[in-house]
Formats: sequence, structure tokens, C-alpha cells
Amino acid sequence: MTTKARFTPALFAHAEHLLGQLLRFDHPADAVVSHYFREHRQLGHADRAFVAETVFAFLRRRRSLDARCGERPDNRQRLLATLAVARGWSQRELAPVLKASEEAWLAGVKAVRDDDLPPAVRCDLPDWLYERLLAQYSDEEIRALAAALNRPAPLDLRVNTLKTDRERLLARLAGDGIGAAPGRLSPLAVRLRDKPALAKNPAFLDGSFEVQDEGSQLLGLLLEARRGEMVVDFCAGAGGKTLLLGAQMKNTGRLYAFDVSDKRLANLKPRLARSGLSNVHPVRIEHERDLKVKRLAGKADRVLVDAPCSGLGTLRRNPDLKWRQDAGAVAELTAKQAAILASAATLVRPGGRLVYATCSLLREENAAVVEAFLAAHPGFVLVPADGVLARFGCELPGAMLQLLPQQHDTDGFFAAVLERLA
Ligand SMILES: C[S@@+](CC[C@H](N)C(=O)[O-])C[C@H]1O[C@@H](n2cnc3c(N)ncnc32)[C@H](O)[C@@H]1O
Repeated sequence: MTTKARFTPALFAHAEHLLGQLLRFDHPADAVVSHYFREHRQLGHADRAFVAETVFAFLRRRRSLDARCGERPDNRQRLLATLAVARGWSQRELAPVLKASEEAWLAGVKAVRDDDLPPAVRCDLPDWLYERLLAQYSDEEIRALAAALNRPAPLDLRVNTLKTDRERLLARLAGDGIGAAPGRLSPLAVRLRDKPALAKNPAFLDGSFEVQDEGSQLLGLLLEARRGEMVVDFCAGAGGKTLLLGAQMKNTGRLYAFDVSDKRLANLKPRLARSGLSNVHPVRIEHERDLKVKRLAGKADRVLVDAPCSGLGTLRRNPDLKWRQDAGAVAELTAKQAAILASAATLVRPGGRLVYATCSLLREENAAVVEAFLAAHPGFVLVPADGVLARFGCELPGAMLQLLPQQHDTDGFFAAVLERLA
């Protein structure tokens, strides 16, 4: 049975109810959706797929869809517009739910031309964000960027080189009937053709791979962590990059995984167990100036700062982020990023490396933070990122790395490589 064949007023009502919860914007959308499905266990796989895809489609296109709907649309209208415009359903397909009195209105919604909408509305971006991007890109480039950010992300894996290699992993996946191809940028990446459930896949359970966007893998590779070194992943979170660094170090040396969040570090534990790594030391810190940080001053060969950021480069996965933030929140983040980078830098030994990374598209969270750091810390220099990536067979020009979904088909990641003078 196809997803559309299950379309009923009851199912539509679930989407409407969930959208009401999402538009309060008091929690991240993926958490709200998971919670809703836990509360409504009677919804089967196809029903959940319909509800989740429809509300996410609205979150992606909220601004242009609301503009098409007219004055003060309600959530029912919003979802009808989502199905008709964003998901391309015909009035016949909508028939189980669409009232006769809504048909003319919906035809009007469909007839609006994108080009007649103001630029920020057409790009489904809040004004403040559109204006920030306009300082960096042309309107045409922002349109292409916004369109790419509005498409769902592919599913990428990172091969765990402690356990296997990419060729063998591809063969195993093929044996399981999972379509996959080598990533184009990261030598560790495998891109899946579809989005199969992986939690019970034997190669996942035995640690042969982790789920990780190909772009995120490049950020970890920029550190070029080596055997026997002391490495600090300063904002390790649930360890997406820690696991890559540990494998690059061939499970030798010492790899500290710092984070202020107990919960995130706890999520690292099962991943560590699967990975086979024993060189990782998770450490909960109070803040970036914690004594536990100070004790390692000048001792680390390499430090990664995967800084807390607006996450605006990940809108393919988290479309709600563009509606849940504002310029004030970004200003607070940039102050935090500068403080974390300055503190993390104190750990780097002379001649050691510091990588600053975000999943933001905004210059103020990216190059501007790095430039201000370099101006205040003459003992550090910028190492061209393209030269480092070339050593991994990845040709991406630029002294600092900015990945863009419309160009690289990854999330919008940024990274700069710094070195402390010997
Ligand atoms: C972008 S996320 C890290 C994602 C992680 N590196 C990965 O690849 O999965 C940023 C992390 O910074 C942490 N963080 C926030 N403030 C911090 C601070 N002052 N010091 C260290 N970590 C901090 C957050 O808890 C969050 O886990």
C-alpha cells in the first residue's frame, strides 16, 4: 500500500495536530515529532512517514506557503497548501479531505507564482537571515542555496577504519540489499541511495560504520590526527567527530572528548562501545575555562573546536532552526564561539594544530571569528584548508573550507585550520 493510499481525514488530523505543537517552537522539531509518535503508537510506518514528511515540508516552506494562503491561515489551510504546492498533490488526491468550499481557494494558492513573492519570502527565509546572506551572496546564489536547504539530506555513513575499509563495507551493504556508493569528497564516506533503517544492521552493530554527513567527516580529517598523539575534541557532543579522530589515531595516544553536556557525552558511550576505540576519555567540563581544561595547557598536539553554532547549515535536517533563531541569538553565539576558541587555543603545544569548525553559513560565526582570533593571537597562523584536504584526495579550493549544499551536496559546514608557531 502506498503512502498516498492511506490518506484519510483521521491521518490528516494527526498532521494538523502535530503542526500545532511544532509551531509553538518550544522544542526542536525532530524531538517534537518523535514525542508525538511515542504518544500515538497506533500510527504505522507509512502513516508516520506521511505525517512527518508533510509537517517538515511545511516547516521548510513556511514563509512562501503562508504568503500563498492569504491572511492568517490556519493549520488546516497550511497543510492543504503544503500537499498541493510543496508535495505536488492534485485536487483529486486531496479529495478524501478537501471540502468543496475549499477548492477555489486552493486553486488560488497553487496559482501564485514564486517570482511574484518578495525575495526573502520566495526563499523561505526570515528577513534577518536573508539580509545576512545578502552580504555574502547574490540573490541568485541565495535562491540556489535556499532551494538546496529545502531538500531533504541524503544518508551518509563513515567507514570505521579500525574495523574494515570502504570497499568491504560497500560489499557488505550490497549483500544486505542496501544501495550505496563511495562518497565524492571524503575517502571514508559511503552515500546510501535510500534511507533504510540501520539500527539493527549487523555492520552497524559491529561498529563497521557510523552515520555521519560527508561534510562533517572532512572537518574531522582537517585535524590530521596521528598515532600516539594527544588530541582534544573540545566540543565533542555525542562524538560524531571524536570517533573519526580516534580511528585516525589508530586507537593509540590519548583523545579527550570534552563537552558541557552530560546528556550528549552519555550518547557517546554506546557509539564508543561499538567503535572498538579505547583511547577516548570523555570529560564533562563546566565551561570553557574549567580547571580540567587548564591542566592540559600547552600539551595537546591537536585540538578540534566544533563550536556550538546557529546550525543554519543543517536546515536540510532541521528546517525549524531558521524560525527558532534571530539576530540576537546569533550575536550571543559568536561571543561564545570566540571565548571557546580562545580557551581551546591555550591547550595547543607550540607547533600544534587547532581546527575551528561550525555548521553555520554565516560569516560572523565563521571567518569573522577566525579573523578576530588571529588578530588577537599572533602566535597562530592560518594553514590553507585546501592543501590539507588534497592530502586526502579531496580537491576543494579555498584557504578556509565552506561547504554548501547546492554545490557539494553536504550540509553547510565551515572550517579553518590554524597552527601555533613553534
Ligand atoms: C556542534 S555541537 C558538537 C557536535 C559534535 N562535535 C559531533 O561531531 O557530533 C557543539 C557542542 O558544543 C557543546 N558546548 C557548548 N558550550 C560549550 C563549552 N563552553 N565548552 C565545550 N563544549 C561546549 C555543546 O554541548 C555541543 O555538544
